[in-house]
This record gives sequence, C-alpha cells and structure tokens, in this order.
Amino acid sequence: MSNRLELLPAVDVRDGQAVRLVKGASGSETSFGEPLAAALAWQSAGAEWLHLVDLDAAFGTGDNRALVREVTERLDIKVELSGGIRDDATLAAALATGCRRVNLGTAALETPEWVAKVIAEHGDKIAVGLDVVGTTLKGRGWTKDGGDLYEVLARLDAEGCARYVVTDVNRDGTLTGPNLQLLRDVCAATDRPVVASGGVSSLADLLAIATLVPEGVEGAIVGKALYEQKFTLEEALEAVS
Ligand SMILES: O=C(O)c1ccccc1NCC(=O)[C@H](O)[C@H](O)COP(=O)(O)O
Repeated sequence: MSNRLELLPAVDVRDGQAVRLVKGASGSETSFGEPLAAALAWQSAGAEWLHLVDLDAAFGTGDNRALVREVTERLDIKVELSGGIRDDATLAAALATGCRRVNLGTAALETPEWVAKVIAEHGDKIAVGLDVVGTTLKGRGWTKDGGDLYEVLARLDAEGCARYVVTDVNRDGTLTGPNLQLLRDVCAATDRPVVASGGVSSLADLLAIATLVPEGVEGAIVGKALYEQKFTLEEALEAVS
C-alpha cells in the first residue's frame, strides 16, 4: 500500500451534464457543463483517477450510459464508475467501458448474494460504496435505508470485498469537510483500503485525510471544491505528494 493519498476528482452526470448535488438530494443540482470537458481537464491537471457517477442510473431516472462510456474511452487515466450498477447487465455494461473498477451501492444492500458472486468473479474490479447517515447505510440514490454500516461491512469483508468508498451523505456536496471520525471508525473495522468521499472543501481537508493513510485510507474523492475553485487539482496533487 502506498503512503501517498490518491486523489479522485469526481464527475457526477445528470441529464448529460456534470453536476453537483447537496447531500445527494435529487433536484439540488448545480450544473458545471460538459462531463467530458471536466474529465479531460482533470486528466490534463495530472489526475491518475476519475470518479465517474451516473446519477440518473443511481436515482432510476434513466441513464447516461453512452456518455459514461465515451468519457471512459476518451481518458487514459483510471476510471472508477458508480451509479445504478445492480445486476449482470449493468455490471457488464460498466466493465465493458474499460473502467478500472466499479462501485456498487444499492446492490450490496438489496442483493447480497449477487454481490458476493461478482466479488468472487471480479476481485478488485469491485468496490462497495458505503454511503451513510450516522451508521445507517443508504441505497437507491441515497434515498432508502439499507441496514447497519458495521454489519454490512463485516459481511462484505467475509466475502472478500477488496475496497470501500465511504461517504457521509450529510457532508456530500456541502463543502463542510470530511467526516474524519467515520473514516477512522471504518478503518478500525476493516483491513481493506478505504476511499474517502464527500465534503472536502480545502487543501487542509485533504491533508487531514492524508493523516489517515497509515490507518487504511487510500484515496479521497473531490467534487464540489474543484468545481467551485476552492483549490486547483494541481495544488491538491502537490499538497498530498
Ligand atoms: O456515487 C453514487 O452512486 C451517488 C449516488 C447518489 C448521489 C450521489 C452519489 N455520488 C456522489 C459522489 O460520489 C460525489 O461525487 C462525491 O462524494 C464528491 O463529493 P463532494 O466532494 O462533497 O462534492
């Protein structure tokens, strides 16, 4: 495991546009233009990863599958794909984009047998998103309760899940800082790498997350702070280097 925090700039897509939501709430979108332009800008700035989310697929309001495929195909960097990947067909379509890994959310809560099967088949191409309010997991685009964080984490660990993407829903898109205690608690409960998501507002937030690398935090997803120019990706990469 590297001791440098990986950074994953985020492109969340709704109705063909790069958007940011507040606390994941459908309808709270601020639009930031073309997803491909944002993705190429992060790549030019030195990103090694892109966190790409199909919000329509997550919310069940359609999908942006063709666009997501185009973005993934046009990039040279690694892509983590999230949103609405819940069965064999959506997983096959996601993996066929050439993404490095996918992030499962709802499926881990609603169809655990299927998730155990695809973890066994695809290994570290599968990450699971643990999206929480308190210690209650959220699925279906973060709209439905889906069980206890630590019970589900223990089950997924036993099934061999390679990695978790941990989001405090109430911080996501709010620029109020990451939930460091949640990250510490999850790292204490699992030996798998954790990617922190939601709430980053400053370089100081990234440096705070970077102090958790020895505890098991591998990376940090950054969305709104980049779009709102709180810092540049170049500055962020330099800060954690
Ligand atoms: O990832 C999902 O599947 C998802 C589903 C429903 C609502 C939001 C979802 N993801 C949001 C993200 O992954 C954000 O891009 C990420 O947490 C960045 O947050 P921030 O830095 O606070 O803008």
